[in-house]
Amino acid sequence: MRFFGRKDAVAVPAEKDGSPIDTPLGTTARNSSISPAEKPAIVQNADVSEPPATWEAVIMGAIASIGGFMFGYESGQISGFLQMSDFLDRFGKNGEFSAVRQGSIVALLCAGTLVGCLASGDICDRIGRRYTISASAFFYIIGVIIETTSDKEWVQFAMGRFTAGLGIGALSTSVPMYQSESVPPKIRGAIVASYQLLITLGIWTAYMVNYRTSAAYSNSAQWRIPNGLSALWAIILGTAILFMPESPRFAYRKGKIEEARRTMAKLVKGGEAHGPYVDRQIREIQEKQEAEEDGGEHHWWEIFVIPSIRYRTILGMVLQAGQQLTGANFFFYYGTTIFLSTGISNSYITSIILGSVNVLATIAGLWIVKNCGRRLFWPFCSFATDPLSTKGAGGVLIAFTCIFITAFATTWGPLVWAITGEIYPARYRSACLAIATASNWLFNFLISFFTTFITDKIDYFYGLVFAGCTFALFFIVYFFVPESKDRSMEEIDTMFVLGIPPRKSAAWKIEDVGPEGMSGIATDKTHFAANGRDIKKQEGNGNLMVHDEKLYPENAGPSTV
Ligand SMILES: OC[C@H]1O[C@](O)(CO)[C@@H](O)[C@@H]1O
Repeated sequence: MRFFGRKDAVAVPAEKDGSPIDTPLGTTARNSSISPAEKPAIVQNADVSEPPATWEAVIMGAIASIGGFMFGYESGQISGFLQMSDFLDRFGKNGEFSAVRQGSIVALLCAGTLVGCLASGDICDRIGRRYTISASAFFYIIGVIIETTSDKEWVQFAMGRFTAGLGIGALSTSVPMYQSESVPPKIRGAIVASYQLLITLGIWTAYMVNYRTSAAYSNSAQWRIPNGLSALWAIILGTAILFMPESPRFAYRKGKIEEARRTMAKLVKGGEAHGPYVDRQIREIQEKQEAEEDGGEHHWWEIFVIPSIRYRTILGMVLQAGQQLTGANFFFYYGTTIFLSTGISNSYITSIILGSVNVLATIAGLWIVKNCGRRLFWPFCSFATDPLSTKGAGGVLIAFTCIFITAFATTWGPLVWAITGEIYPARYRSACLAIATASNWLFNFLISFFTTFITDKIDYFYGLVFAGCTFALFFIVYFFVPESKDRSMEEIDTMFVLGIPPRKSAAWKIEDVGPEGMSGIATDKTHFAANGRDIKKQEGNGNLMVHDEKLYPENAGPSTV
């Protein structure tokens, strides 16, 4: 695989057949779902700096983030349930859980999410981001009902977790997608990262509710109250999101240009649906879409074939898996149990402390995403000492765990969502995001299922596995993740297509592309125009050139950008 190779140059196919439709930039459009009459008149090269975002943009992002709260709440509650007397009596064997039973109850949520997020990519493209979010939230309630009504059968409870997981998984793809496609670039990183903040708040809230109900009740209300509350968050999200506008990028792709313009205008201060800022955004989206459509029919599996997309698909999968391989969930799922075993008397309180550190550090993480970018701080935090290898008194373990969680929550927690939300081009975004998110859930599942088996055998040395992974992740981030802070999604795509080396990416400017802007620099045309897998690329006169004899036989000579 070629990572950011300069050789995968920009391709500009020459005209083939039919008379091209003139667009404001002189780009050509074929097969467009948007008729020529609908094509927007666009101001060229206007000086358009990005205005500040409005409250509407923040509210839109925040409401979608409730999906993160549901994710955190559902995953955070299980740690406490495993210690509750009524839960143990009902679902354990002689008041205890075997490794298989405990692992299954914890991990079946992740198995469901894995399926849910893979299925949701296609649904997002069919019914839209907003309706997918709403439908997933309501579907999740079915899982909650199965869980809460479980009486003595642990399998029923575990199947409820699986069903709830389908909804949570679908949300974990559709929410970051909706956010990153909608909010203006300046706050995009922080808004998508706020999905992670809400995950941490969800975990924290679950700990607090568990703490109260475990002390207040001795019957099934101990776990049924926190469990049943999950449905409330789903109702709030499923309903509120319907009052939000659809992602403008999705609306544009469906030919609803005026709707896309109106939404974009609402999201920045002083924005006008036909003003220069929105014009520029629409121009970028339009150029990319036209270039994509020039490529003809495309299939989802191309995400593993087209070099610049394959790079991003693998990068997203590795980063999402890496987030889990830091080992954070060992504490969030088994925290209560671990601290009990070190002699700490009230392990619920310890979990609440860790949950609070997680929330506060994630707030700092949002600031870092917004102000320091994606590359500056992140790799170094991979080196934070892994606490699991610290066998010792409870206090020492807590201290190291807090350092670890701070490092995780300021970097790996929020940044992975921000990056995967913004690196994919429109055509492949839902497929790539679904697969990247599935990789998070796959490793989440593996870690949560096998943890008890592994710690039963190697005890605290388990931490060394995570420490080794985070060491490797440092190099992956440093060498393969480009800086995408404050760039539009279309600009980021161009950066990948051009193969800007990640270490130089922070200094790269879109103006370097030349007077034609992004025209012609699109993933589809470049690497994989309609089965043109054997597309030829050449360089000459300092320009990137290409000719594809298969696609454009009448044009034997290379064209230049
Ligand atoms: O904050 C910790 C939580 O964040 C996640 O890694 C998701 O980004 C979860 O898997 C974990 O429970």
